[in-house]
Amino acid sequence: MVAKDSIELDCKSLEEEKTAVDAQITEIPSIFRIPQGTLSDKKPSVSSSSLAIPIIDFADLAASREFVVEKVKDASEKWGFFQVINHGVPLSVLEEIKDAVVRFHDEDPEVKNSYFSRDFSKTFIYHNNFELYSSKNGNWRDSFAAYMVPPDRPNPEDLPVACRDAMIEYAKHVMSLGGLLFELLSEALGLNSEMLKSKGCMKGLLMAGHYYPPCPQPDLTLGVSKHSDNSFITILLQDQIGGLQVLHQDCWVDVSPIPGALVIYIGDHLQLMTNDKFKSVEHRVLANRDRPRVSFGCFYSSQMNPNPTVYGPIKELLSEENPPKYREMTIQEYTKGYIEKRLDGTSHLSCYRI
Ligand SMILES: O=C(O)CCC(=O)C(=O)O
Ligand SMILES: [Fe+2]
Repeated sequence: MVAKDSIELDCKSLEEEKTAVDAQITEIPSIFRIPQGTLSDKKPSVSSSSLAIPIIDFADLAASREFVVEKVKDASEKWGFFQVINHGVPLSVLEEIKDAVVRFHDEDPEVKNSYFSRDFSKTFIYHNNFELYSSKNGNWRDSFAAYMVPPDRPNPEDLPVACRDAMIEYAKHVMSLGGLLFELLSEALGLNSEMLKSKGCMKGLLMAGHYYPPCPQPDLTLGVSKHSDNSFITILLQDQIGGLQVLHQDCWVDVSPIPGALVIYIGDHLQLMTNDKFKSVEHRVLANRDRPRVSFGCFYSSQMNPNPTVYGPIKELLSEENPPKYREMTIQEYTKGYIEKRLDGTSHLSCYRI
């Protein structure tokens, strides 16, 4: 257990190191260095052009819902991930939330540091690495985060002016897209379309803005290390810089940015609820030397719900041939273990396997 004083001190020194990065240092501080061989631990990265990365066009819903549900099913089972286009979130709203991440990043350090925290129970927090004190190495990125749902949080006044309006507007659009996604995912499981929503999958929404500064030694660190998400699903917006990779058939696959598209990940909680029918996808982000990268993640997770709900494999999916593979858990319990375990490249789901 690290004493609070030394945490404060460490935060400060990390901040200073990051400031040094902004001041054009040529060598990254040791805290950000990944173990040798991490980048080459799998088969070489494959560009998306040689593999049919699932892209689902929601404009097809007008012609055939079954067609789209089938594509969602296939992608969720085989990849645990897909990209959606024509999803209904206006391009201007996507642009505005990315601009908001940059605006916050460009604020004076005093403004940003007034939000510095890793305590997700606070309304709005800013940090370098949420699991820094339990991790082997730091990730080359800065993030802010806020729970936008349940609807009584946050008090808009508590969000920084630089991103307040953009976050509120974006949350409205994401909640509407999330509703549609949970319906399609329920149907893809052969369940009533309201099933996942009725289980509380939309009770909590954590929104996080990520800024990945250019890195002088991108081969020695990662923007974010390999992990699967602590969520039911995640809706991710990335800019056009690239660097996101998903692990597929033991091979890192580049998720090349598509203008206007959103990336959807199946998270750990949905893998558990579907008894492994849907897979939570492991992913990471490479650092890059030349330009900053911005992404914005929306994580459906009911962590902030004051009444913890118990989750386990959905009964309707179980049978004699398909007995439960996981024991039940609450999201709060899962999240505590997920953070303690750190982003060490192993799945926290294995702790719940029967
Ligand atoms: O920045 C990205 O593209 C991915 C971010 C991510 O995986 C996460 O925050 O969980
Ligand atoms: Fe992630």
